[in-house]
Amino acid sequence: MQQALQIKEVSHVYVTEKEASLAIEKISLDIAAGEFVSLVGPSGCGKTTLLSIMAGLIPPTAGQVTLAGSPINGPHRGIGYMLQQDYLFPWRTIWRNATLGPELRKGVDTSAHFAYVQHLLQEMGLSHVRHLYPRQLSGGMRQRVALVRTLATKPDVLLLDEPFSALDYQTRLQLEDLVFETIRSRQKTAVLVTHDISEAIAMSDRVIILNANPGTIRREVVIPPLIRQTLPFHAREQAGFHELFHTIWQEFEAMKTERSRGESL
Ligand SMILES: Nc1ncnc2c1ncn2[C@@H]1O[C@H](COP(=O)(O)OP(=O)(O)OP(=O)(O)O)[C@@H](O)[C@H]1O
Repeated sequence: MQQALQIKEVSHVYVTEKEASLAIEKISLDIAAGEFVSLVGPSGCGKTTLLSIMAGLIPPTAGQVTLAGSPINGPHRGIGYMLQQDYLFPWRTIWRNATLGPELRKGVDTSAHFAYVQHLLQEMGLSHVRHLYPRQLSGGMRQRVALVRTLATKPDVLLLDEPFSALDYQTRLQLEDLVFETIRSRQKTAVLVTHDISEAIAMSDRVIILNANPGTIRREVVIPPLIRQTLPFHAREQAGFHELFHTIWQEFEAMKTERSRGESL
């Protein structure tokens, strides 16, 4: 399978006035084109740091990330991201927020892009709100606009940093299905950071569990096709789902025990 993202021995040290702290250490991970990978782990284990390095938003202290063989040294047009907050501009209409990506890129065929955004808005059930402002929309609708804006630039890879966590449970489940289907039908590569173990299992091909202090890969759990082939909502009802949940949960419990043992030494 063709490699989309290759993470090679990536480490990151945050340096503040007071101290230097190693957030992640020598993380290596190959993600195939079209694969959906989730990163889970205790708070502070470096999930967002790793995703930010993949996005080219922060340079790694050591190691390298490549996209289809080319090093990522800054924001890259092949990579789009969607965050917990929608970061829509309140003074722009939904249409002008959704078309922001193409607008910022020079030399782009604007009419083709506008037609694509129009198509995406329709697909996400947002055509009727294109003239409204973000404050006039629900949280779920705003995240759908954020998804349209991310897809509008046609990235190969989508990095998703807890994009559903600010939403109510029902909206969250609906949006999980929508994002999953959107990514699957376009055969995009995706990396999701989440605190929600069942969300990670329901959406991914692989779940990567990270250790904390510093962040390293602890374990990788491959999701079987039976779960993989259904929408996330129904994936939760498939045989084997609860066993996988239990496996990952046990790793979290083990990390908690190891932490408290370490603290009492
Ligand atoms: N800008 C920064 N300056 C200094 N330290 C930072 C900075 N950002 C993150 N850290 C530290 O790096 C470590 C990893 O943080 P990161 O946010 O990547 O973890 P996370 O797994 O995404 O956490 P959470 O699950 O709570 O969102 C933490 O110890 C955090 O305190």
